[in-house]
Amino acid sequence: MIANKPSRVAIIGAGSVGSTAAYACTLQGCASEVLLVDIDEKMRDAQVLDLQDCGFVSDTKVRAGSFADAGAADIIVITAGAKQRPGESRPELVGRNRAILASVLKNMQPIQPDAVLLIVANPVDALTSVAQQLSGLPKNQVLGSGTFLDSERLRAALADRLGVAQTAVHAYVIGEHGDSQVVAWGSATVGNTPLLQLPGMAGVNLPELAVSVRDKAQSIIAAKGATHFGIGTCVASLCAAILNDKRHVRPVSHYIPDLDVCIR
Ligand SMILES: NC(=O)C1=CN([C@@H]2O[C@H](COP(=O)(O)OP(=O)(O)OC[C@H]3O[C@@H](n4cnc5c(N)ncnc54)[C@H](O)[C@@H]3O)[C@@H](O)[C@H]2O)C=CC1
Ligand SMILES: CC(=O)C(=O)O
Repeated sequence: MIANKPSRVAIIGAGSVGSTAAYACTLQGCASEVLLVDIDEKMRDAQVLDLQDCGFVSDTKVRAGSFADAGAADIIVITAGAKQRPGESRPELVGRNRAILASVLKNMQPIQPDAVLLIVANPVDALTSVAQQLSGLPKNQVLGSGTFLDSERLRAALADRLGVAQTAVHAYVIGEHGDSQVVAWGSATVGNTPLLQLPGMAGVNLPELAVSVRDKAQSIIAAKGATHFGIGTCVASLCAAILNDKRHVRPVSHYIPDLDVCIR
């Protein structure tokens, strides 16, 4: 029997988002190993111990790692960084999180040449561009989580309104993971029926619905200080898709040559 090469996901930043992403990766069994890396080693080690208690339902092993270990992983997820305080916008984090990203990328060198770098820290589109400039990896190996989470929030809101499963709704939020995001209403369908032709959508205030999706993060942050379940699940889904070459189509942030920026 030939054993498959072990697959490794390294998650930099073991706070709310990083630990929830590790939890979701563990439950999905998306890799052989998940490494958690954080400058706060005491907290990182406690997260690892806590996550190891999930081992009875998963073959994915969670362990603490160094920046050098992370540089050798198949997928490196960057969640390290400041989060928004209530009322603060994502772009207001850029100075702090650019500096953290630059130091993380430097500490991980040399990053193995086939690695995929997945940026999650905010503002995610701007930081994806920074990571493309500083990581040394080809641009097509450096992605951001983009509007994946926003699109799932939209699909959930529509599914709830129409009384169908979220997976039956095909709808995307595009553009920035931020205040200028746009809902692609015209291409949205439920099954093969255009969304806007459904009787259940009659009278729905589309701009209001789009704003509620756009502002969902702020409502959650105002009440509990952070969002992490949705994005953790998006990260695990992306890692599983990449490692298993699932050919999923997801709205991630990537380099658009015509605009010379990373966006979805
Ligand atoms: N793209 C998206 O859809 C989403 C992005 N986010 C973003 O994710 C980021 C993390 O959010 P949370 O986990 O809630 O914050 P958190 O404060 O709970 O965790 C951040 C972690 O980063 C660590 N860290 C800071 N500097 C570091 C460094 N140089 N090296 C290694 N680790 C370092 C901290 O010690 C901390 O454990 C924020 O920027 C937040 O805005 C959050 C939700 C959704
Ligand atoms: C924090 C953030 O970016 C979100 O939940 O959308």
